[in-house]
Amino acid sequence: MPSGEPAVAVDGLSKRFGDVEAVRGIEFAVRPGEIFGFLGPNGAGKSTTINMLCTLLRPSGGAARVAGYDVVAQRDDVRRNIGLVFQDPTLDGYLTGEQNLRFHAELYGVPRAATAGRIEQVLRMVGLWDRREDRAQHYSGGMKRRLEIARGLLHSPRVLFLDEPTVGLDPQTRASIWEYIRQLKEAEEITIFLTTHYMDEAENCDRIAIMDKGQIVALDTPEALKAGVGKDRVRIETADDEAAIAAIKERFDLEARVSEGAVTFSVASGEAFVPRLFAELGVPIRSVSVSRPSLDDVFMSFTGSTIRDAEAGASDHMRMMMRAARR
Ligand SMILES: Nc1ncnc2c1ncn2[C@@H]1O[C@H](COP(=O)(O)OP(=O)(O)OP(=O)(O)O)[C@@H](O)[C@H]1O
Repeated sequence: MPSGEPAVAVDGLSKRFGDVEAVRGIEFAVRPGEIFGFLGPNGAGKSTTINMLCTLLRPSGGAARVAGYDVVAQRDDVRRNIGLVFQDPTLDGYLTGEQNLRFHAELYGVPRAATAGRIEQVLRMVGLWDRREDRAQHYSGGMKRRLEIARGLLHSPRVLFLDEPTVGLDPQTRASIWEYIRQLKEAEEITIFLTTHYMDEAENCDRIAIMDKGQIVALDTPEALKAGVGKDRVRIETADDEAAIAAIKERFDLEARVSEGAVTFSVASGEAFVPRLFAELGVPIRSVSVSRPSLDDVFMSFTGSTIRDAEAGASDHMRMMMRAARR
């Protein structure tokens, strides 16, 4: 890959399944060494995009280059230079952790002389060296995912694709997977491209593309996206919430509602607004807090949706149930 060329470059990429336009002419570029995240609800088109970039799906239109190679015309070159970690486990449960990696090393033609050393290196990186002789079927969900990440790294790819790397895992395990992803970025010269529908996880990315209904609706650093919302969230505890909501509407023309036991509303420059609130509200205030927008607020401001958040949670649950049923 010539220096200066993006690790991933996408130009007008689209994919249609019959009547469904899963991806609608998206454009973006990922810099070498970046952790780049695709954030969006289920069905937004994230997996379809990743599958096209990994050469597993042929685009209906547009073009994409990964590690400097065209995903249609130079499929084999792309495949040699990428690592993949999918949503659903693809390990062989009867093989040990180490055997799973050895099998993959042969598939990918990792030179024999280098295999043992590289296996040790990646297993140590994900904290599984001591468990290398256990069968993968006896690993916990988090250990399996870590083994899959190790496997994705084995042939020293330039770009590692992770499709929902932490879906179905408990919060503690999710946090530890992220710790490994961050360490990985320090240890290897690699670009990491991942999808997630967890807002808090997207915070870990250097940049995020927010995807909705097959399109990228926003792309920037988490900080810039949050700053772009332009409004802070103000929460007040009052002696009379109903009266406070009515007064906020009447005096300041702002829509407030009770959320988690406090009157909540959004306003530009929240800190500057608070003195006015105390002076003019006319309802006693017991406490006040001002917070900066979260990625939740960003997502809401671009997609107008909270319902699909709930759907995302429900389908998470479905996936876990299906996975449990398959075991
Ligand atoms: N092989 C397929 N055949 C038909 N429709 C498909 C196929 N794959 C995806 N779709 C549709 O394309 C749209 C985008 O799906 P995609 O899986 O890319 O979304 P996503 O954002 O990755 O969501 P998830 O996290 O649930 O996978 C959805 O409407 C989906 O139903």
